[in-house]
Amino acid sequence: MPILKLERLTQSAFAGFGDVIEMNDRDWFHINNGSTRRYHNQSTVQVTGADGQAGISLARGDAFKLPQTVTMLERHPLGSQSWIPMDGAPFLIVVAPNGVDGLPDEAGIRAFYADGGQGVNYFQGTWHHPLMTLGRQGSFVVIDRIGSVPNCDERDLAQHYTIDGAFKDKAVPPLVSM
Ligand SMILES: NC(=O)N[C@@H](O)C(=O)O
Ligand code: NI
Repeated sequence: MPILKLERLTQSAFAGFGDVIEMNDRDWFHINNGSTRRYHNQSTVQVTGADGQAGISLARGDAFKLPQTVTMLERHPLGSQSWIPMDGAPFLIVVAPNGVDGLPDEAGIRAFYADGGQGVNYFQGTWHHPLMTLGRQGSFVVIDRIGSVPNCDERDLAQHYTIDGAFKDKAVPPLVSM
């Protein structure tokens, strides 16, 4: 089973799949008479289709441990989906580009480590793995399309992949199995 080496989550590395939502090293400006820093407009909520609207939900993810096996991906064809940790929980992200057949292009499958101070907004239609909170339970704000029509395509992958905590960048120490 091929190993999916992790990448650190950065806006540039994640480009094309979505936006990274974080405060670290991001621009901000003061609001509320200087008592608050606003990290403004880091991503946009995408909602398409007749009856959809943007909704704000909360989610509590169970703890996943390493090594983790990835066998499927999903996408939301009618809107974006944000996962923003409320309590600093790290989580694993797996994404893949669309293939010519509209299925996940497994040649481009990638795995990222969100460090607990980072959230993501998956762009509309981005193939991604459902939430995998790492090593502990985690609480998240979820912002996505709320509507009556189905908005989640799931696909089994042609092969299975293992995430064992190793990073592509050998200078980054591997995540230990939590
Ligand atoms: N369905 C749902 O709310 N969660 C998934 O879409 C996910 O990305 O975890
Ligand atoms: Ni999703």
